[in-house]
Amino acid sequence: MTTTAIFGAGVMGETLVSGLIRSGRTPGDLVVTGRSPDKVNALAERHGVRVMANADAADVADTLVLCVKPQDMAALLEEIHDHVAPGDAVVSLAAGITTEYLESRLPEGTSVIRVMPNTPALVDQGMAGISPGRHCTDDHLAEAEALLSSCGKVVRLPEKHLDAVTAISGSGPAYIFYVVEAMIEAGVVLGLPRATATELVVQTLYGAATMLKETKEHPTVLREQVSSPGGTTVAALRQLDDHKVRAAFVTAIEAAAARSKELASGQV
Ligand SMILES: NC(=O)C1=CN([C@@H]2O[C@H](COP(=O)(O)OP(=O)(O)OC[C@H]3O[C@@H](n4cnc5c(N)ncnc54)[C@H](OP(=O)(O)O)[C@@H]3O)[C@@H](O)[C@H]2O)C=CC1
Ligand SMILES: O=C(O)[C@@H]1CCC=N1
Repeated sequence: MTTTAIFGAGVMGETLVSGLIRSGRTPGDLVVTGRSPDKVNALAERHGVRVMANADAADVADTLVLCVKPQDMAALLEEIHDHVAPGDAVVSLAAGITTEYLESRLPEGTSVIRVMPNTPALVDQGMAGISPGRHCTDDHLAEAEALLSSCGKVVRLPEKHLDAVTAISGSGPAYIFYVVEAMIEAGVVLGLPRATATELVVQTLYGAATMLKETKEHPTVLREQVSSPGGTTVAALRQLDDHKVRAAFVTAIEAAAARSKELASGQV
């Protein structure tokens, strides 16, 4: 069995470790590294995986998964550069960091894969986009796909689309949680106990998401089924249109994609 090293014991690092273990990977084949010893040791204890320094982890692993913030990527690549062997696959989860950026900071010919996952991977409902670098082999791409499939869906697509993937599904859960927060707040304004408002909103979200997935109907059709002529829903939707909520979503998602593009240039 190959050894996989996860560099960065944060939200995505732990999400991936837990997903790999749930999907049957032996904890002993997984290595984690971190900057804050307390954090990485706690993660390792929770999942029964090994902790190593970055250079040692790069030495033992054949699949190196980089889960640090884009702003920390250059320093990490410098640290592992001399420990990446021919035949290793380097998988980056960092927003904005291009395969070109990775290839230019790793030994010539290194097989790299850029991935954009999202946090629902924590409950095996992740959505990830993946793109191969110039030297990536079919086997390495399939391996990266399998890695991410352990906790959700994966789509392969050209790298030119990864900033859009970042803006839609990478950041997407935050937009949904934001809407959920607003709906709960509205329930409280209308006099519902907060716990009841939360239960109503969460189940409504889950039900609507399940309908979208299972019926495969267009969202417009599903929305129209809820919207009785002269009824309550159209009264609410008219307010959303008046407040340009749809346009705000498009502008917001464009801003996320633009920010993703900036991150590779090292702009903090
Ligand atoms: N969170 C999300 O929803 C998503 C995040 N991503 C991407 O995943 C990456 C990680 O994000 P996230 O997990 O949220 O971030 P976190 O800050 O939670 O985790 C990053 C971890 O990396 C550690 N770290 C920093 N530098 C090093 C280093 N040189 N060696 C080892 N560890 C280091 C940090 O240590 P310390 O604790 O000391 O800071 C931190 O624990 C980012 O690039 C982000 O763009 C992609 C999709 C979704
Ligand atoms: O906000 C971010 O930069 C990261 C990338 C996608 C989700 N979180």
